[in-house]
Amino acid sequence: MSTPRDKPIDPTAAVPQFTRSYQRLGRVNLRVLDGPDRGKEFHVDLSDRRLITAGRDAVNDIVLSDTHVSGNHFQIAVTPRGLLLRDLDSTNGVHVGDVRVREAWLTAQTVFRAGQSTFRLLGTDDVQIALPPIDRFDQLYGRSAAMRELFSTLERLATRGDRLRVLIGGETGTGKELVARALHHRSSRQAGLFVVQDCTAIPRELAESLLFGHTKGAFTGAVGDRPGSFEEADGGTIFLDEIGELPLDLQAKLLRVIQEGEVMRVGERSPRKVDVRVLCATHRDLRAMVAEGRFRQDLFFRIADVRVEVPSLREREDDAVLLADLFLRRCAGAGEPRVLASSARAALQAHAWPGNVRELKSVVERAHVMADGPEITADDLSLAPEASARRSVAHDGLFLLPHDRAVDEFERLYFASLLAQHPSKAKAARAAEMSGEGLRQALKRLQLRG
Ligand SMILES: Nc1ncnc2c1ncn2[C@@H]1O[C@H](COP(=O)(O)OP(=O)(O)OP(=O)(O)O)[C@@H](O)[C@H]1O
Repeated sequence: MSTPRDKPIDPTAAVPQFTRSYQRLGRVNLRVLDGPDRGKEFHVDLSDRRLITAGRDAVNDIVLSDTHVSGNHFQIAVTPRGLLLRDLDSTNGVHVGDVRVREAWLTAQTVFRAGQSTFRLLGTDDVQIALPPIDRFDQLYGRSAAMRELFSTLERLATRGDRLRVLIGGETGTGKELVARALHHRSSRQAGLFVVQDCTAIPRELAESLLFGHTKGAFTGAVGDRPGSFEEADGGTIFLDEIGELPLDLQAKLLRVIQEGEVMRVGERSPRKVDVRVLCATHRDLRAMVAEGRFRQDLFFRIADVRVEVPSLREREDDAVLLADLFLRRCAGAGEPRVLASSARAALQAHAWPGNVRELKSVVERAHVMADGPEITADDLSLAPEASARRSVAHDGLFLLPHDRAVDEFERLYFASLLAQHPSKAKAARAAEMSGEGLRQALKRLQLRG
């Protein structure tokens, strides 16, 4: 929740002054040297993606007509070390020279083949991005270039019509829901409701009624008429979290609702008009899901008028320290907040944060409770000890244990880390590609508390 203490960012925090602009990779340019698309050039803009995909399917950034190319054939990942070409389990593979490769670093000289087409990277263009001198947008805080670029995109989106459907991507815990809330609060729909529907948490049999409502007697247990999330959000915004988890039959129904602007309650014959803005989030690569037939292409285009990528905490320079200060002030309420010792700041910056801001928040909240004095040290954060304990079990002990105990020990570490990274068991199960029941059984067997 927002408090008046949220407003100013701690001026003593070791954060850089606002820079006005920064330079980053802006475009990747690729030419088709041979094959049915010979001579074509692709200039892929990187403002909302770090992964470029190529294949026959229309959802790709690079759409090819070669019939020997798979629907989703290869990707080029933009990494701090360079551009990494990766085969996406295509039928005919990716070749550099005569060698079939799973991955290869691209240079301007690399010629590679997919299907009957050959490609060369022509090079990349840098862009200079103007950054607004702000360190928050609605409830999102950050001073890093990546976050300020996001704020300026959100500012533009907020003023570009309140029907624009935005697909929000990013790792777990990066703040995708906060982005959606910010878009709602800054839109002309702010007086309407912001309704969150987590698609991982919908029980299959109730899904349709939860989203679209039901009438009395429509099924056993339907004791009265009930509106669904879409009707609740009438005049406001619905946020469909983890949209990639929606089963195909519901995807078809959702598409109809978006296209027609009307919902049909389960058990009812006539549709009701609804005026809802749809914002969606996912941590999955929906385009790959489209190519695999697990996500409808027409729905993908409907929900993604614009795509926005929330950067991981690793990509946000000193934001971990800034956010830790913010969370400590929130923990203190009206009292004097604890301060971070320099050892704690260094530990926060060195940590990889696989669970992103959510993990940071829980680390800070735990340290606030555990710390004795007014200062929080690296020890209070218990980041390094946990990591080294993990390493030492894995390296020194795990391989020496009898097989069954080693597997048990590994599972224990695996599930503990999984639960720490995800807000709910449903999400943790999805990330582990297990059923909810499978996860519950595993936790019970390992005597772990979920
Ligand atoms: N930039 C930020 N400033 C302040 N708080 C943040 C920021 N980003 C995330 N948070 C906080 O971190 C937590 C996780 O954020 P949120 O739920 O929006 O992430 P998410 O990407 O939607 O997660 P998931 O992928 O698991 O659904 C929330 O408590 C949120 O308030």
